[in-house]
Amino acid sequence: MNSATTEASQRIARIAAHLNPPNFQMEESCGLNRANCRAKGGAAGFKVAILGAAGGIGQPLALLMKMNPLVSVLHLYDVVNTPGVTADISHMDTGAVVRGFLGQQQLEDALTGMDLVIIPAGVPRKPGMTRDDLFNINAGIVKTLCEGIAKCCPQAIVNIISNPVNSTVPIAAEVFKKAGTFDPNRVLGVTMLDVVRANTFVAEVLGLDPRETDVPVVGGHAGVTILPLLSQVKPPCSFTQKEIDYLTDRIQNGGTEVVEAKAGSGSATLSMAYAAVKFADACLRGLRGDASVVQCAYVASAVTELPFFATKVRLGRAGVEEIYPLGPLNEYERAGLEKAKKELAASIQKGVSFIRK
Ligand SMILES: NC(=O)c1ccc[n+]([C@@H]2O[C@H](COP(=O)([O-])OP(=O)(O)OC[C@H]3O[C@@H](n4cnc5c(N)ncnc54)[C@H](O)[C@@H]3O)[C@@H](O)[C@H]2O)c1
Ligand SMILES: O=C(O)C[C@H](O)C(=O)O
Repeated sequence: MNSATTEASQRIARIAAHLNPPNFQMEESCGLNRANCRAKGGAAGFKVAILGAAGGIGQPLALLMKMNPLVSVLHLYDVVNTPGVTADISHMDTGAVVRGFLGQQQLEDALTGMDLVIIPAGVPRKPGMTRDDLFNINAGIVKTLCEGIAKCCPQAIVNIISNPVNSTVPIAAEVFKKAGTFDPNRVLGVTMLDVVRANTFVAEVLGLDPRETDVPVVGGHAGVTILPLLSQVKPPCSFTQKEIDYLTDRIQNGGTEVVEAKAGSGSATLSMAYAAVKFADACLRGLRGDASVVQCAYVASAVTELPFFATKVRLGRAGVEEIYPLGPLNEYERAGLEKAKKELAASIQKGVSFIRK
């Protein structure tokens, strides 16, 4: 083949790849392309996009969302490797139609028409780093992605996983305010992993079933801002002071425990994908109109004097439909709350200033 022919065939391959996204891509030799197939897609269900879908969280999250019966269309967007991830996941014989999108020029196509957008895009921690050390890179990534959401799917529910969540949620809110699309009920910071960890660790200490254990975790998603309310655990139970100290410390530092164990290769990905899907599923059940869908999330809130705070919220067709108060706190928790608020205030301000500067 001469170079002109090679270039022409590469051009045709590029066009074909665009017209036939990987979920429907077939070998030329079989003589069928997407247009020839009888499947029409469009089954009842929600349209979900994952931004950062080729990453450590993104891949298992995509796998689990492809298994979710509430999802009819799943868009996988990243700046690298989405063709491979999409081809792989699209072979699963579950209902959702999967489409891959690669690079900034395909962001708008990835977002158009979405009901729920989940954002795990961005760099993870290495040992010795705080989540705030990720701000310089991840703030810009979240800003760009949210500008795309404001333009292409301003009604979508947005689940923000990228760290530092305490600042990236205020960044998202400011981007949407600037675009005139901000709906505080639709922007949710994902703190579900703190709850998942709290349920696991408390169940372990007390000898309970983690699936039957419910630990509210409020505040934010970093160090002392992660505030487990052990006085409100269900089923009702009591702890020794030693157990309270151990559990509070382990829940607040669960992320660091994983970062150190992974020794430089990243942070929690598998438990995070599990937690992200648990939370996304709750958002979709809310959108469907299910009653009493309640989870903890970091949202615009008037529960404290801070503009953002994580508490239990009720999810519905409009996103966050009710924000629950903190409930009665004991002295230990009240002291923890003061520490959490101090650090949270600075992280929120940092996020807001990043957009307003
Ligand atoms: N909220 C939580 O509880 C929680 C838990 C774990 C990790 N995290 C955070 O999630 C983020 C991702 O973690 P990970 O382990 O998946 O990291 P990773 O590096 O494995 O994956 C990140 C992915 O984001 C992609 N990406 C980078 N810039 C992008 C852009 N502009 N647009 C789209 N995609 C882009 C990368 O290509 C990569 O595929 C980190 O910031 C991490 O700290 C949050
Ligand atoms: O700890 C991290 O950096 C990742 C995440 O926020 C976590 O809690 O696991």
